[in-house]
Order: sequence, then structure tokens, then C-alpha cells
Amino acid sequence: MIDHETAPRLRVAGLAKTYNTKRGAVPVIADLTFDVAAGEIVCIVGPSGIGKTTLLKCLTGLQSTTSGIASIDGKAIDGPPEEMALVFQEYTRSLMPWLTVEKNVRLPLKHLHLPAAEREERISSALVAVGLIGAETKYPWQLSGGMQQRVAIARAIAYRPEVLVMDEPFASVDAQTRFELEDLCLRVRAQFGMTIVIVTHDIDEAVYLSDRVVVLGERPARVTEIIDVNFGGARDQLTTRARPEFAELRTTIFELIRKAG
Ligand SMILES: Nc1ncnc2c1ncn2[C@@H]1O[C@H](COP(=O)(O)OP(=O)(O)OP(=O)(O)O)[C@@H](O)[C@H]1O
Repeated sequence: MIDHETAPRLRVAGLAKTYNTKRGAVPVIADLTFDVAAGEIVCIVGPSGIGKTTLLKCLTGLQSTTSGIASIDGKAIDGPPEEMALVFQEYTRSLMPWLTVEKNVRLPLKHLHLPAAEREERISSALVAVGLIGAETKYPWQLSGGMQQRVAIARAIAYRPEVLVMDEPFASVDAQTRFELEDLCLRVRAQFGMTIVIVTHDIDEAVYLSDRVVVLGERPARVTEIIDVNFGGARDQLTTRARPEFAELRTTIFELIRKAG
């Protein structure tokens, strides 16, 4: 499924970011280089405040880089690319409270000018994928946190981005929902072939979801190591997490982050 032969879907090359503040220049990212292949799931981990969100903002064109580039399919990213969708941790701020679940999911499709039948099919299949059938006419504030995050993910899926970028997407939901949403990510990748980049603080989550884990360290940030996770596409919350290799990878990544912090 993962195509390492052709150009990478995403490329981060020599990316650096310094914030200019009233108190002077704050270098946050020194030099990051890594690729993400089409159909790959890559998690980005690192100590708190290392610059993970800053990296995602550069990667999604929400802010400029100081030097180096991020590119998608060979095109430099200098604003939010049409081929990307973003899911943030704070679903309460990303959903429109005055719109129903169905209308929230429908919203970004307006820009795509799709034939009506395809538009409706995308909305309903996204709602099915996240398990929200029956909740279409509810408003976000009538739903639990986990359900709201499902709406945010359904909205991203319906858009069918080539690349789905998520910043701590499951940090605010309970453990059971978290597992369900992780499995949803794996299904979305299998079903739509999406490339997925996730920032997470949860090392187990990174190992469970990733084909590769990018570990950030040093301040300003550099890539400490890129860890391959060779579990294939089909994973299971019980059996995959019980594998001895899972524990080894967890320990390796934990030690790298502890040293980097
Ligand atoms: N707009 C900004 N202006 C100045 N400094 C900023 C700005 N945004 C972030 N920073 C600083 O950059 C550093 C990295 O922040 P960032 O949020 O990218 O890290 P993070 O790894 O995502 O953090 P966490 O793990 O806590 O979520 C922090 O020291 C933060 O204070």
C-alpha cells in the first residue's frame, strides 16, 4: 500500500522556524527533514514544547517557515493546500455550534462543487465511517466530547483529502473512545488510502498507529530518530499492543524522548 518508489506525498526539507517576538527572536525548529509516503501513517512525538504544533502549522501552510520547505506532491506549501484537511484537539472550537452534525460535515464540501449525488454519498459514508448515523440532526453541544471529535473527523473524511493532519486529536476523549478513534484512523487509511500525519503525546498511540514515528529532540528542534513500525496495516488493540516488539518500540521511543526532554 505504501509507495516509497515515487516522490513522497509530503516532504519536509531543512525546515526551520524562528518566532519573532517582542522579546526578540525565538528559534523553535532548527532543522527538520523527513518524508511521508502516499498512504503512510506517520506520528510525530517529542517532549512538551519541542515544536510539534509549530511543525504542523508550517506543514499545513498556516504559518510560514523561516527557512527550508514543506511540500506536497512536489509543490511548495505556502498556504493551506486544498489536498489537506486538519483535525485539532479542540473540537469545541472547530465545529460550528449553530450547525447540525450533518451540516458541519457538509460545510467544506461546498468549495468542491461536486455533483449532488457524490456530495450526499460522501456525507453519508463519512457519517457511517465514524459511527454517527442517527446523530445527523443533533447539534455539537448535544454530543459528548468523543462524538464531537467524530464529527470533526467525519468532516475531514468527507472532504477526502489526500493528506489528513491531526494535532493531538484524541487527547481530550476517554480511553475507550480513544481506542475506537485510533481504529477509525486505520480504517480511513485502508478505505480511502489517505496519508495521515498525527502529533501525539501518547507513545503507545504512536506505535499502534504508525508506519513510522518521527521523534523530535533538542531545542531548537531536530529529528532525533525515525523509527520504523513493521506491524503492517491490520492492527488490533489487544493483540498488536501485546506483541513483544510493541513493548520494545515503546521503550526505545520513551528513552529517546526522555533524553531529548
Ligand atoms: N506564535 C508564537 N510566538 C512565539 N513563540 C511561540 C509561538 N507559538 C509557539 N511558540 C513557542 O514555541 C515553542 C514550541 O511550541 P509548540 O506549541 O510548537 O510545541 P509543542 O511541541 O506542540 O508543545 P506541546 O507538546 O506542549 O503541545 C514553545 O516554547 C512555544 O512557547
